Amino acid sequence: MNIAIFGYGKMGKEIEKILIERGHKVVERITSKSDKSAINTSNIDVVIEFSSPHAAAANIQFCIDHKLPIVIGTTGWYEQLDTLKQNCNANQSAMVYGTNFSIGVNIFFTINSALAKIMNANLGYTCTVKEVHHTEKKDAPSGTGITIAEDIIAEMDTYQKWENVNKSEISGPEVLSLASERLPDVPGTHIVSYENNIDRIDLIHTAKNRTGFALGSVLAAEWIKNKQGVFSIKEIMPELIKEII
Ligand SMILES: NC(=O)C1=CN([C@@H]2O[C@H](COP(=O)(O)OP(=O)(O)OC[C@H]3O[C@@H](n4cnc5c(N)ncnc54)[C@H](OP(=O)(O)O)[C@@H]3O)[C@@H](O)[C@H]2O)C=CC1
Ligand SMILES: O=C(O)C1=N[C@H](C(=O)O)C[C@H](O)C1
Repeated sequence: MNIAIFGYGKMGKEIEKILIERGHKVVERITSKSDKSAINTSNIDVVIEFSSPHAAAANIQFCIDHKLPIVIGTTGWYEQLDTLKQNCNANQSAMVYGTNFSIGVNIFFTINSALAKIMNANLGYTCTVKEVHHTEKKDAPSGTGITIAEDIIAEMDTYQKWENVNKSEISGPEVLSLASERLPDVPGTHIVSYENNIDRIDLIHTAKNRTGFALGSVLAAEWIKNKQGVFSIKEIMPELIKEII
């Protein structure tokens, strides 16, 4: 396939390596300095978008307008998701979006929801979520941290919303604490903890590098070619996993 990479930074370069390994061709490498009006859209099968929270929505709309299927890994733009979903469907275009494309994290999402369901039985545990990332990350909390928190809230009656503890103290027992830490060179670590007076259970995912995120996005690009509609990585992951086993 001919792939355009929108956002040629840490992730864009990692994605390029996987694309080449899997026999694809990179036909565009777009950064903040690129002129999108100069792109030859007829030469592109799929766009993979890992840019910046402030840039993603305009890039997604550009792809919708040109009917270019797009895989969106960028985080921090989700307040515009509903509008862009509507625009995508109205123009009969295609998109896959997700806060985390790694297979390991998507397994973690499943376990997180299952554990939260068990913990909903009022066992006296307090839940907290923490994410740790590299110091260049622009958004906090991480998109993955938000997905984890929302999935816990969906299962547990105790929690009604999450709050980023770095910005304010937790305001009540109905609030799930979501902490963020920034340390040099950390690709992405997510920790869910349940604690009471007797013990503590930790569920931890540690990314050792960015390969998992990149591979998942390339598998999604292969999947979305010639499709139409709006898909989340969570819903298509079971199909993607079949492609690599
Ligand atoms: N869903 C997932 O699995 C994952 C998501 N991410 C997310 O992906 C995003 C990118 O991460 P990362 O690669 O580490 O970030 P980097 O800062 O390393 O790279 C960002 C790239 O985007 C470019 N960019 C900025 N503005 C635009 C624009 N308007 N159009 C196109 N490109 C633009 C930058 O260009 P320039 O250098 O000129 O500024 C740079 O090349 C983040 O939101 C991150 O959270 C990261 C890992 C996994
Ligand atoms: O910015 C990153 O690096 C990452 N961003 C994503 C997020 O915000 O969850 C995914 C991954 O953890 C790396």
